[in-house]
Amino acid sequence: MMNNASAVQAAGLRVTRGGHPVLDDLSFALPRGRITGLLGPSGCGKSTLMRAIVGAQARVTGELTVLGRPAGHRELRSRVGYVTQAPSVYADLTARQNLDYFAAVLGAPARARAAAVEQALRDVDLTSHADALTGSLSGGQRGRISLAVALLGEPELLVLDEPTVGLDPVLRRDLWALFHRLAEERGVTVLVSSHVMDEAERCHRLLLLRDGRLLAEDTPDDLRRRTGTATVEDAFLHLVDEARATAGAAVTPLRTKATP
Ligand SMILES: Nc1ncnc2c1ncn2[C@@H]1O[C@H](COP(=O)(O)OP(=O)(O)OP(=O)(O)O)[C@@H](O)[C@H]1O
Repeated sequence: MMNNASAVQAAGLRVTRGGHPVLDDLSFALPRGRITGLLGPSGCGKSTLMRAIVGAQARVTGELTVLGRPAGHRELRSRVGYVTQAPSVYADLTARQNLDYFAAVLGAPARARAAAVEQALRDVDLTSHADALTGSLSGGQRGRISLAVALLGEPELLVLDEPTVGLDPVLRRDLWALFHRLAEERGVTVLVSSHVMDEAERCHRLLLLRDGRLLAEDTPDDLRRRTGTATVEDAFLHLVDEARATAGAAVTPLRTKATP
């Protein structure tokens, strides 16, 4: 049964790519209006899981419910925002023109469109660069335009694939502040991936992934307490060692009840 406190629910989720299983028997829930960090080493399956949630991944089996609908349902198109690792905006348009174009594609009427564009520019702190050609901006700035595009539709669920890679500490802090504002003031559910464990501390909840399996689903505090470690990175290593010690046995997902 769907739990209304959850924006996303997965049970027995499996994905194969190139004939190999890359996600194996994942079961978890993302609480609404909270920031969940999806953490794990490069290649563990973070992007694949995000693609499955937004309905862009083939060969997905098991249950995956997003905002009360099966993942990929057409009704979810305007309710879910997705920002990939590669900025997906037009280099030969300005930041404002990019946003105006995507707002038109979303079907916003002209007057509402201008206001939505200005709000999205303010959200990502790019108003001062709004009329610069996107191709002349830095990678981090282009990434923020992609994020602004995702915000245009006022999504209920925002899926962000490593949005802070390559950003300086000030921009990283500002982006995390934006994620918290979106969650706390607008009730947006945020799923954000990272392979940098120190970003875990900024999340309400964590999904720790390794080799396509869920190692833990917990809050940062409970994860540290439960493993008797000082940092999420140490907790991750502790869980990896524990899983290895279970010789030959499958890694058992460690779960606690999702908090709203
Ligand atoms: N197009 C593809 N065809 C076959 N296998 C793929 C394809 N893309 C990715 N994979 C495999 O799927 C697994 C998970 O990849 P994925 O990109 O989801 O990992 P990730 O955790 O997001 O990595 P990163 O942090 O480096 O982006 C990897 O083993 C990868 O080799």
